[in-house]
Amino acid sequence: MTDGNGILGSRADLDQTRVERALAEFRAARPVLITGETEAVLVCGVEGLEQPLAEALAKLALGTPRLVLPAARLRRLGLERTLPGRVALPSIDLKRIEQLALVIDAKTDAPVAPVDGLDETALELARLALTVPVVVAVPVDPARLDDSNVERVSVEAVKNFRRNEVRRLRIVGRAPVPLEGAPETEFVVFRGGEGLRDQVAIVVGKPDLTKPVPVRLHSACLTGDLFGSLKCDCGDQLRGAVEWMAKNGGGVLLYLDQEGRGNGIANKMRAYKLQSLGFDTYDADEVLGFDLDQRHFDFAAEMLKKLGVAEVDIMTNNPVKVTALREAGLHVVSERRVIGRPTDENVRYLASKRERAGHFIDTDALFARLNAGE
Ligand SMILES: Nc1nc2c(ncn2[C@@H]2O[C@H](COP(=O)(O)OP(=O)(O)OP(=O)(O)O)[C@@H](O)[C@H]2O)c(=O)[nH]1
Ligand SMILES: [Zn+2]
Repeated sequence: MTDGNGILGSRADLDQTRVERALAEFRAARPVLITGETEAVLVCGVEGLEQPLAEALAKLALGTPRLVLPAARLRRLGLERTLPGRVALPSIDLKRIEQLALVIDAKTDAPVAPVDGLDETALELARLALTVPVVVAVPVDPARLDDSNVERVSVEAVKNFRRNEVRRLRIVGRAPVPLEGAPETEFVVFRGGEGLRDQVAIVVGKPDLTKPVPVRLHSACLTGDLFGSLKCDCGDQLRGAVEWMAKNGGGVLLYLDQEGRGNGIANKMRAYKLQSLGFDTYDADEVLGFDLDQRHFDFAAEMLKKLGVAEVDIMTNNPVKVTALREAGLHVVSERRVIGRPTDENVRYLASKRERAGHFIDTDALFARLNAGE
C-alpha cells in the first residue's frame, strides 16, 4: 500500500477513499479484503451472496471461514448476548447462512466464539454500507490473493472513518429556496457526516445567532416526509417545525441522511415487512441485527457550529439527540416537544418510542387525540 500524498491526498485521505470504495463493493455483494496487523480476511455481506462466489471464497480459505453476527441477531437466535459473535462455517453453506442471518424465527445452538478486530471491522463495513449487518469472513493470505482488483481496507481506516467524515464535513452549495409557509429560507448542503449522501441544513428566516437558536435534527424518512405515510409522524414533524420556525423568529432544521434510524431504506422496508407480521419497531430491527438506534449526531453538532450556532433551543422528543449535542460542546438551553398527528397506524410506533427508547411522548394525550378524531 502506498503512503498517499499523491493526487489522492494524504494517508488519511487515502484511507477514507479506500473505505468509501469498500462500501461500494459491499453494496454490490463483492468481497473486500480487510487487513489487520498480522492477519487478513476476505469479507462479504450475506445480501446477494451466491454460490459461485461462495465456492471461490472457500478455495482461498487458509483456515475455517466464519459468519460474524451482531449481538442483536444472536439474541434473536436464542442466545443471551451483549456482544457480537462468530459461528464457524466449515463449508460456506448458503442455506445455513440464510438460516442464521435472515430467517425470522430461526434458533441455533451452534457454538459462538468472540469476534476479533477483523470481524468487528467487517460488521462496521456492513453497517456503513446500509446492508444487513451479518458477514462471511474468510481468513486468507493476502500475498496469495493475486486479484489486484479486490478492494483492500485496513482495520485502522474503518475504525477512523466516521470520525474523519465528521472532520471532512464541508459546505458544498447553498441557495435560497422559498417554502410554503416559510418564504425566507436558505438550503445549505454539507458533504460528509453519516449515510451515503449529503446533509442539508434548512435555515428558516434569519435566526439571531447571539441567542439560543431553535434547532431540529430531523432524520430522513422517505415514506413519512415525502409520501405522508401513516406509519410515523415524521412528515408532520418536518413541516410543523419549519412553519413554527418561520412564525417564531427563524431557526435551523438539519435534514440528516439517516433513513430508517440510520439503517437505510432497504433495511427499513425489511423492518416494515416484519412489522406487518406483528413485530414492533424495535423488535423488527433486532431480527435484522440492529440495536435500538444506529444514529450518531456528532456531525450534526458540527454542522450547527459551522453555521455559527452555539446555543440551542432543541425541538425533539428524543433524549439521545439532546445528550449528543451537549457532548459535542453545544449549549442546549431548552427543549421543545414535537409531535405529529396520531393515526391508527402510528400510535403503536410512538408508544414504543416512549416505552423502549425513553422518548418524551405523552401517549395518553396521543390516544385521547386519536379517539377525539383530531
Ligand atoms: N428502523 C426503523 N426506522 C424507522 C421506523 N419508522 C421511522 N423510522 C426512521 O426513524 C427516524 C425518525 O427520525 P426523527 O423524527 O428525526 O427522530 P426521532 O428519533 O423519532 O426523534 P424526534 O426528534 O423526537 O422526532 C427516521 O430516520 C425514519 O426513517 C421504523 O419502524 N424502523
Ligand atoms: Zn417517518
